[in-house]
Amino acid sequence: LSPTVNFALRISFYCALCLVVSALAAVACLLVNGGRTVKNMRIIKAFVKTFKYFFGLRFEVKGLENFKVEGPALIVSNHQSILDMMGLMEVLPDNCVQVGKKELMYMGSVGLIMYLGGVIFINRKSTSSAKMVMSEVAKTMVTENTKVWVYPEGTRNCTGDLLPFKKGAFHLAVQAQVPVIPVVYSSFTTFYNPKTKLFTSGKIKVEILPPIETKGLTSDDVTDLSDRCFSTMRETLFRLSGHPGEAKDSS
Ligand SMILES: CCCCCCCC/C=C\CCCCCCCC(=O)SCCNC(=O)CCNC(=O)[C@H](O)C(C)(C)COP(=O)(O)OP(=O)(O)OC[C@H]1O[C@@H](n2cnc3c(N)ncnc32)[C@H](O)[C@@H]1OP(=O)(O)O
Ligand SMILES: CCCCCCCC/C=C\CCCCCCCC(=O)OC[C@@H](O)COP(=O)(O)O
Repeated sequence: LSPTVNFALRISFYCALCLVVSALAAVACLLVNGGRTVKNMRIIKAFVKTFKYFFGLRFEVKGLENFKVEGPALIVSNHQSILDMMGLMEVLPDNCVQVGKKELMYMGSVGLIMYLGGVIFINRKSTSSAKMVMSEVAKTMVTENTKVWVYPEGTRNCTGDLLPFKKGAFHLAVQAQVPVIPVVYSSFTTFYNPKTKLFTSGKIKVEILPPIETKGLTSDDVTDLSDRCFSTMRETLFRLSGHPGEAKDSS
């Protein structure tokens, strides 16, 4: 099988699996919890955690104890691919919803299962409406004691480095006065590269870093907070991916 065909088959299988299993999971969610609620994430997680076996992926997780903070928190992580959903569900704490682009809602059963799980949809093309949605989330996450997971790069990036962070996640953490917990996944580049049609089995290292407090911070501190998270996460990314630093780029 040529690598291109192999890649296409494996990605198609992944999408088909997502569509079919979402439909099944949606039925389970509706029967058990009756509608849109973060409680459905437990069901979704149980289904998605089996996906890794189909693709020969292994996760090596460190720092899970850092999720054990009392009450709400903001989780930020790097975003490499549509495959990230597997890594997300591998470590997802209870009572945690993700922020996603609203286009995902229209992916058939996948959109439905995200809706049922309580995913917060934002319109990235309208900063003002996205900010409004996220300010609302800053209030509800405190009253409803939920954690929120945001990909601060705002889009997928599979280069082995981080894109500059968008500010929304950090405004959210400061407005809600909740700690920021960074999560870093090692680079996929050794086993997954859509440009070169590479998709083999592989191991992914995941590290949940210690929470960064935001009590007392104001909107003036958002840039600092974002920069701090960015540099910690970038260092961790290079360490987990086996790069000694930014100077050494495997591409
Ligand atoms: C059972 C089987 C199942 C199988 C199927 C699977 C189902 C699994 C179920 C569930 C898994 C769910 C998985 C979901 C995954 C989704 C992934 C994605 O979709 S990633 C894309 C969307 N995510 C984001 O975009 C990040 C969030 N983005 C932001 O936070 C941005 O900041 C945003 C959109 C709010 C604005 O973006 P800007 O592009 O305009 O850029 P900026 O520079 O950040 O903001 C402009 C100015 O506004 C200020 N600003 C931003 N937010 C503010 C705020 N809240 N308050 C005040 N100012 C704010 C900033 O400080 C900046 O101003 P100054 O340059 O600093 O002066
Ligand atoms: C009836 C309509 C049928 C539509 C068929 C669509 C088939 C696709 C099915 C499953 C694909 C698996 C989806 C897993 C969810 C992962 C979410 C995700 O990672 O979205 C990418 C988004 O964060 C970043 O957006 P961009 O990188 O800016 O883009």
